[in-house]
Amino acid sequence: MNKYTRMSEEWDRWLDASLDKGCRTQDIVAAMVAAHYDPAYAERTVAERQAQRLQPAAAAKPGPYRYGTPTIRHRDNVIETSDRVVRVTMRIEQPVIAVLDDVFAPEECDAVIALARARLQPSATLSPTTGENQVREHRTSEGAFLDDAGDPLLKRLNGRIAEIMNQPVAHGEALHVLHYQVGAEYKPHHDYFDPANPGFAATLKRGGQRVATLIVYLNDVEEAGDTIFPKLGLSIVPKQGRAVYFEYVNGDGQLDEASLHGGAPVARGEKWVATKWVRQGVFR
Ligand SMILES: O=C(O)CCC(=O)C(=O)O
Ligand SMILES: [Fe+2]
Repeated sequence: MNKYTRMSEEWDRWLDASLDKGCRTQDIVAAMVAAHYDPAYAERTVAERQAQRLQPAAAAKPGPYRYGTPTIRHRDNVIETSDRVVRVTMRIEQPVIAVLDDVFAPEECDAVIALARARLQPSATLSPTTGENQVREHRTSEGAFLDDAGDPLLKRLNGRIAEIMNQPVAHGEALHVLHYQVGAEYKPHHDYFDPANPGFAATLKRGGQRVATLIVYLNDVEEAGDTIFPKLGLSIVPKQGRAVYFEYVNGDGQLDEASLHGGAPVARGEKWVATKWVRQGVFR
C-alpha cells in the first residue's frame, strides 16, 4: 500500500493541536504512521514543524509590543484548579502581571523548602555570549532545580501550576527553588532569552523561548526581598503561598521588555521562592 507523503489541512491542524498539547514527538509520529503516512515523511514533517514553532522570536514583528488576550485566565476573582482554589489579588494588563494568593498551602511551601535544602548550589546564569553556566555577582542566591520524577508532591504542584498558567505541564522547566540570605538579591533581568545573543541558541532549542513565569513565595520575609518591576515602579511583597505571574512573549514572537524584574536584597530574615518558567514548546 502506498504511504502518504502529503498532509491534508485537517491533519495539519491536528499536528499543531498535538504540539500545543505537549504530545511527545514519538507519539505524534506513531499516530501518523498508523494512519498510513510514510514514516520518514512523518518524522521530517514533525521535526520541521517543531523547528518552525520554536523560532518566532527570530521572525518577531518589529515595533512596540502588542498586547493580546492574556494566556492566564484570571478575569474572575479566583482560579479553580483540580485541587485548590487560588485567589487573584492584583492584575496589571500591560505588561500582563497577576498576583495570586493561596497558590501553595503552608505545608506544601515547607515541604518544597525541605526538598530543595539539600540540593542548593550557588545560583548561576547562562552567559549570553558562550551559553555556559556562570556564577555571577548579580545573582547572589543559592538555587536548585527539583525534578518531579517519582515525587507525588512535586507532580501535584506542577499540575496545579500548569492549570494556573493555562499551559501544558510538558512546557514547564523543572521547578526552580531559590534561597536568599540577608543581602542576597537577583538584579533586574528578563526571564526570556534574547535570541540576538549566541550563547542562548542551545537553550532555545530545548523547547523554544520562555513565555511566562510564576514565582511562588515559600516563606514570609522579615524585611524587604520584594520582587520588583523597575519599569513599572511595582514591588510585590513576599508572603508564604503567594505568587506573582507574568507573561512576556506574544503570538507574533515579540518580547515584552516591560517584564524586567528582579529580587530586591533581603534586609532581615531569609527568602525562599519556587519559580516555574514555561517554554513555547515541550521542554527537554
Ligand atoms: O526572587 C525574586 O523575587 C525574583 C526571582 C526571579 O526573577 C526568577 O526566579 O526568575
Ligand atoms: Fe526572573
